[in-house]
Amino acid sequence: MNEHNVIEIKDLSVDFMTVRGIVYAVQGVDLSVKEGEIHGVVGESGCGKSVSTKSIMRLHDEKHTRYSGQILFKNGEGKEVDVLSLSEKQMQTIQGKDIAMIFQDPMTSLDPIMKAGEQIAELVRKKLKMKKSEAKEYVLTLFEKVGILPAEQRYEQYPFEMSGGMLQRVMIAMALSCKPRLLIADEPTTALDVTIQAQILKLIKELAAENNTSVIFITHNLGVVAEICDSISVMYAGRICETGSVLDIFDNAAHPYTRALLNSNPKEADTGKYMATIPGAPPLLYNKFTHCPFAERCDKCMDKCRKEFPTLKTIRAGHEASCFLSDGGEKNG
Ligand SMILES: Nc1ncnc2c1ncn2[C@@H]1O[C@H](COP(=O)(O)OP(=O)(O)OP(=O)(O)O)[C@@H](O)[C@H]1O
Ligand code: NI
Repeated sequence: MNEHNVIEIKDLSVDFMTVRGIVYAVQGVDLSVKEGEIHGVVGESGCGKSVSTKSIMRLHDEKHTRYSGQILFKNGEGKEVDVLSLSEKQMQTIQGKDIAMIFQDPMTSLDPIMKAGEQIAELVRKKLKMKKSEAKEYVLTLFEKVGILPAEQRYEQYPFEMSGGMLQRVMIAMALSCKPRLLIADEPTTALDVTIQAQILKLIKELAAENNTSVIFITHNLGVVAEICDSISVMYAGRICETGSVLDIFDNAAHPYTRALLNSNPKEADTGKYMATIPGAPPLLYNKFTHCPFAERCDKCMDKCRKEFPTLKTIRAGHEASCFLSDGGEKNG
């Protein structure tokens, strides 16, 4: 594992056994994130953004899920582990402490019948072994830091007594309470209005920088990506089709899918609108692809694209794309 990386996902595949057959939701994803970096994951609905990132926390029902590949993670002690080979118990020590996650709907993480402040206090008592009074003090400080004010009064509130933006702050406070090495944020601001969205994004960025926490930020909104991310992976049909710095992607996109996304996405940083204007739809994932999965929708499609699978190729250091059009660069890995 590269010494600067917090996580290295290698050739990850995730299959779901369903009544309709096997869904190959993730089909060989490679993704690494450096310490302190904010990495955006974009792509249309159903491309595998959530399935691949939830796998990092092993959140899928393992009775019906088959993983392959590796998810190497540098834990709090700086020790390298493969998340996929950890026992359930070992996994629990990482979840919420070394790796935390925030979702679009705060109620996925919060208990509706417990005071918000107490939920975080309970978490830090368990994970950071704090005493009761110490935990409350700590949560109040956190509340002040993330703008849950007045902290003392908010501490006593139940989730239903708070607004959406406030709940999102509670979730951020909870996720960052144990100073995780990695924060996974899956569309955390889509449900909020634009002004609040901007505040929450700024908050995530500041707190991540302060704790040197790496972030994987999943979104439909390229405006958001440009605003807060350092680097980006574009997903299509269960794979990453292009990855690079924000500049690589916004100014030198190599994959026709990335270019289509950029063209389809409204320029205003507001939106929350879905990238639905590329003609056609992403394929269902009942098969593994043996040719380019984007071929059917691609305006640059060649004969080869319908017959062979394009692997990710390096275009220049840190910028890779899986398209025969950008062949000629050196082969990656
Ligand atoms: N538990 C499951 N069982 C079967 N198929 C699933 C399951 N979860 C997700 N899928 C399928 O896996 C594919 C990838 O889904 P995923 O949720 O990762 O998409 P996404 O990129 O996060 O989309 P969105 O932007 O809508 O959140 C989809 O085809 C989805 O239907
Ligand atoms: Ni998703």
